[in-house]
Amino acid sequence: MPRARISHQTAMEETTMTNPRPKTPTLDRVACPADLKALTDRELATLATELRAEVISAVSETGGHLGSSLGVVELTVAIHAVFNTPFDKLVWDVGHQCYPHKVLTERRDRIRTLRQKGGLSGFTKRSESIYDPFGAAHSSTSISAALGFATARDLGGPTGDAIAVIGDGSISAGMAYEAMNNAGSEKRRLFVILNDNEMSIAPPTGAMSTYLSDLASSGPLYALKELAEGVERSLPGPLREGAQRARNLVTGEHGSSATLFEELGFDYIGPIDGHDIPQLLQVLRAARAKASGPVLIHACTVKGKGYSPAELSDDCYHGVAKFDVATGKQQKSAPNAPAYTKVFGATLTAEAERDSRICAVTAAMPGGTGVNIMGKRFPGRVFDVGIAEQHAVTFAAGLAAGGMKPFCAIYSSFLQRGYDQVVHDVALQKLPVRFAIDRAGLVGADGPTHAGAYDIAYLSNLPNMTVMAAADEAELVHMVATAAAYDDGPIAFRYPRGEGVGIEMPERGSLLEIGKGRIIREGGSVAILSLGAHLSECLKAAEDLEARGIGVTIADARFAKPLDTDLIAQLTANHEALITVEQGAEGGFGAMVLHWLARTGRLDGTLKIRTMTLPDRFIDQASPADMYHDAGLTARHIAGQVLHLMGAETALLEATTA
Ligand SMILES: Cc1ncc(C[n+]2csc(CCOP(=O)(O)OP(=O)(O)O)c2C)c(N)n1
Ligand SMILES: CC(=O)[C@@H](O)[C@H](O)COP(=O)(O)O
Ligand SMILES: [Mg+2]
Repeated sequence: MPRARISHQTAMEETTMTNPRPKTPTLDRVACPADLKALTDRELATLATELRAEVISAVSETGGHLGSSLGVVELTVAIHAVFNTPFDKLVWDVGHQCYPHKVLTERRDRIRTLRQKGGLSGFTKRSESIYDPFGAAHSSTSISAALGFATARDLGGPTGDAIAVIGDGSISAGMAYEAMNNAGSEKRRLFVILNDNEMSIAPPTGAMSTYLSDLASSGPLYALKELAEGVERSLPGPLREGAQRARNLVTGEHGSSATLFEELGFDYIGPIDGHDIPQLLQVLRAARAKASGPVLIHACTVKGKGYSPAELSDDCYHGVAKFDVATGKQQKSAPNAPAYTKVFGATLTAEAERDSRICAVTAAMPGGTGVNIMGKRFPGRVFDVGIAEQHAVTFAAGLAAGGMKPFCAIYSSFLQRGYDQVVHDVALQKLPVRFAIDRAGLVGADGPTHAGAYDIAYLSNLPNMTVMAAADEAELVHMVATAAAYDDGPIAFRYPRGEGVGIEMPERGSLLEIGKGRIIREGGSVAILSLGAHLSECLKAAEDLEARGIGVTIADARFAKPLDTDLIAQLTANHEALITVEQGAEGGFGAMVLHWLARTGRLDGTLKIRTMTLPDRFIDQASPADMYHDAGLTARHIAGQVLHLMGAETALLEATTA
């Protein structure tokens, strides 16, 4: 839990917990940000209180990223009140904190559809609103994008000021520094608001986090140069004195040096209280009036602000299920089977008991990836490097080169950011880094930004790489054991978000033979070759077909690379048709199989073959089941494909896939 820098819950805030939908007269007067210009500063403060209640109420019905959104309520009101959006471009980093922004930007009527099928995205999205000038969901892109807008403006583009709002967790990533480095030398007018709540998803790690904490506790207000003097003059007496004292400190009168941000070429203003509307308005107005180059405003906030169950919980309600507003109790259904993440975490810990060379690396997701389980037992061998996937991969490569057995545990979609490192630092040097790829396939409410769609393709095409996909949670146990034992180069294993299938679990993982799959059931003239967790859908399809008198052979490939070419040869020799199925995009496992068949002359026109993959388009958020239906990748679609290949009547096909 973060240190509480700012006063906690007030009585007024307390009422929002027991009265989820209070009368909101001020909020009712705001259809779009332009309406904020008609409100007094006092009314803006009232608006913030109402907005907070509205967000709590909405998220209690939808679930979502509540803590981050509650932390930026006042910032959202103040930014929209001072700047001129959508002409000015407001870029939220990650975008998971944008719910108050959505309420104020013409989406209040749909706010209770957040993250639902057909509803509002849980992130900023250009296609959703003119007030979302830049989409996000992966972190640390906001300063680069905002600098792009500022530069476009200076080159005559139809755009005003650019404002990036970035969290203390997200500013740990390399991209943010690349952007500040560039912005500092470009010297263009640009606003970066650092929303420092001393929390990432987990407590933040790293030297930068410590630096920000020190900065935050260095004085009531710490401001610089002509810009800061302008701000300072507009502040009330006590704050002005604080600012003066702080400025004397940093300008050297008392021997202190400039902040890192100033060294990078920014004017630094802060720390300010990110929940104090009058202070925020004064600082933003002064900055807007005076800035000529890049400015960083350091706002201290509390994650989960104003809702005590959030403020008091360990994760500050980073991501919540639907919940009861009065108690904060979340509606979480009892699991039917162990979650893949927990199975990975527990198996890795067991392997680490046996082998002291095993270590784990996470990029700010210890709980999400399950390495926190090992962290409790072996804290010295688990490394949270912050939101820094590129570094995580190369750090793991260094660990491997140094004789350790690193498991680099990263969600499929976030590993995209470390791709060059996977190629250049790991695969090319044949270093035995074990990639534990969670959230493979479609993930549900987070939508297309978090879909683990591409890893099979982007890993299988790399020389030296071995790629496995777990069909169920027991297979995952075997794959962790196999990866732990494998030392002949990099190896990856992927598994989906959520619960396993409820299969009996082995006491201990067995070593899988590299590049060998398995036959699950045999029969008929069609073979389905499944890679990964869609095996259960393939089995459902087979049962459906069997009920219609059609037998199907089902095989689990286990490996996308190396391919089990004996198995594929056997399936093609003994069946009229072959269908591959995977929870991944085109260009993955199916393409690998096709390449091999073509290379070995097996695509001679006699074999009927289809590859079932995610389609070549992004799938909007819904439940995973609905997303797979949208993707044409359910048991019914698989059965339909079999019937199609067997020349079934169109009517039967339609009935099957409807
Ligand atoms: C590249 C990338 N890695 C990991 C994540 C997962 N993630 C989402 S939010 C978050 C923490 C962000 O912390 P901060 O920026 O401080 O925002 P806060 O939630 O505290 O408001 C993380 C690690 C991500 N979205 N993108
Ligand atoms: C915003 C973000 O990137 C994370 O908070 C993500 O939503 C976590 O997803 P899981 O719930 O799958 O861990
Ligand atoms: Mg934070």
